Amino acid sequence: MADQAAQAPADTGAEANGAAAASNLQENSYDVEVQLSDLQKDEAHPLGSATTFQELGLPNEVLEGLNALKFLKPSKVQEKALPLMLADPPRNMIAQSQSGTGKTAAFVTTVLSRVDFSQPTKPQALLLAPSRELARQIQGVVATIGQFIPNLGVAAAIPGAIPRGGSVDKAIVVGTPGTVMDLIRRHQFDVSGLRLLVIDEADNMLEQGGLGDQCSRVKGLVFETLHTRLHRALTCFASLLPPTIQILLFSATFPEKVLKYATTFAPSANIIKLKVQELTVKGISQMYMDCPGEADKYEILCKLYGLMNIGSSIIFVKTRESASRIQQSMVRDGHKVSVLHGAYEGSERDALLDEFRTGKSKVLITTNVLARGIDVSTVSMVINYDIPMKGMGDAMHDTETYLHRIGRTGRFGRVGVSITFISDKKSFNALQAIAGDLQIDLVALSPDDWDETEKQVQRVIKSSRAQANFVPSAVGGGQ
Ligand SMILES: Nc1ncnc2c1ncn2[C@@H]1O[C@H](COP(=O)(O)OP(=O)(O)OP(=O)(O)O)[C@@H](O)[C@H]1O
Repeated sequence: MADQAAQAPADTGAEANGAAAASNLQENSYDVEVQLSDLQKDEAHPLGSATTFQELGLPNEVLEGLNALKFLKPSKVQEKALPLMLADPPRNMIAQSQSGTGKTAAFVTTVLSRVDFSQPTKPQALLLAPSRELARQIQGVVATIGQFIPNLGVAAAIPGAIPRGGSVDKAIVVGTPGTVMDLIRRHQFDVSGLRLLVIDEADNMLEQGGLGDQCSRVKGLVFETLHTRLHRALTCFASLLPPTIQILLFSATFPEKVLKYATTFAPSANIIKLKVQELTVKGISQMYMDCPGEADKYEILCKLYGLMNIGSSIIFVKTRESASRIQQSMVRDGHKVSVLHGAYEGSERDALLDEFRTGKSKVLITTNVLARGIDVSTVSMVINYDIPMKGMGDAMHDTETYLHRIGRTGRFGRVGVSITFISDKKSFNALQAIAGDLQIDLVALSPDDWDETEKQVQRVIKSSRAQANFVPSAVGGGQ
C-alpha cells in the first residue's frame, strides 16, 4: 500500500513545514481553546493533566516549539509518557491513548529532546508509520515542534523521496517500512547510529498470525496481507538495529495478542494502557443509518451530502474500486467529492490530501489507507459507507479499524459525528459486535425521517461543546 512507485519530491525541512501548516497544527483556534482549557483542567479527562510542559524538563527550543503551537498544557498521555520516555537510562515504551489525544507530539517531543543536533547528518531517530500520508504528517509535526532547534533536519523515507544512489543524511527520518527496508538494503541508510525507533500505529505494524497468516498460507503471496508484509519487514529490520536503541510503540488500539508480541519487540517497556470503557472519545457522537438494502446506500449518502459540507468529512469504503465508482457517480450527480486511495501515485496522493487539509475539497472518499493517524481538525463527520470487516471473506467485524476511522473526527476536544451504514443482517450483527466490544450505544438514524436525521446530525456538528452523546437505542452493548 504505502510503497508504490511514486515521484514525490524529497521532503526536507522547508517542505515539511508546509505539510505542518497544511495539517492545521497552527490552527488551535480561539473557540476550541476556550473549550480545551476546561477539558484540560479535569485530570481524569484524556486531555487533562496536573503538570505543565515546563515541569517536564524539556529542552528550551522544544518548549518554544510547543509554545508557538499554543499547546498550553500536556494531554494525559503526554503528561504520563514523557517523563518515562525521557528518563535515563532510556527505557522502551508501549503507550495507548485515544485517537486525537496528542500521541504524535508525545513521541516527537521525546525524539527532539534526545537527538544530538551537533551531528545533523547522522541518522539518530527513525519514526515508522503505515502510510505515506501519515509519515509526511509526522514529518511536518517534527519540523514544526522543532522549528527553533538549530540544525534540525528531517528526511522522509517514503516512495520516491530518496533517489537511487542518494543517502539518508538527516538526524531524524520518518518513513514507511518497505521503503526504509529498501534504503537499508541498498546501503543508502546507515542505521548504526540510531538511538530511537518509534513505531506509530504499532498494533497495525506488528500484527501477526491469525487470519492474515491463514490467508497467506492458502493463497500464498497473492493473498499476503499488508499486515503480514509490514510485520515481516519490521521483524527483519529490528535485527539490523543497534541493541541499545530505545523503542517507542504508540497506538489508540492494542489488541491483547499484539500487545503480547509488542512486549517482546520492545522488551522491558513501560506500558500505558487504556481500559475498554476508555477507548472511545466522548466528543464523537456515534450514529448508524439503517439502510433498507445495499442498493439504497448510495442514494442515502447523496441525501446526507448537504450535511457533510458543514465541515469536512471522510467517507470510508471497502475497496479502491468502489471508492472511485462512488466518487464518479457523485460527481456525475452534481456533488463535489474527491477520492484518494492506494492506486494513485504518491505525488497525486500528496496533492489530494493537501487539498483536503486546506479545505479546497471538503468531502473525501477513501479506503482504510487513511483510517489511521490522519489529523485534519476540520473533519466533523466520518461515514462508514461499508462497515469495517476483517479476515478471510470479511468474516469478522473490525473494531480497531472502526475506532481509528471514527477517530478522524473529534480531534483533541472537538466534536464530530460518525455514521455507520448498515444494510443487511451481516452488517447489523457486525455493528452490534463492535458496540459490544466498545461497551457503547449508538444513535439510530432513519432514512425515512430526514427532518429528524438532519436535526440529530446538525445538533452535534454545530455544537461547540464537547460532550457525550451516547443515547440508548436498538443497537448497543452499553448500559
Ligand atoms: N498539548 C496539546 N495542546 C493542544 N493541542 C494539542 C496538544 N497535543 C496535541 N495537540 C493537537 O491535537 C491534535 C491531535 O493530535 P495527534 O494527531 O497527535 O493525535 P493522536 O493521539 O496521534 O491521534 P491518532 O490516534 O488518530 O493517531 C493535533 O492537531 C495536535 O496538534
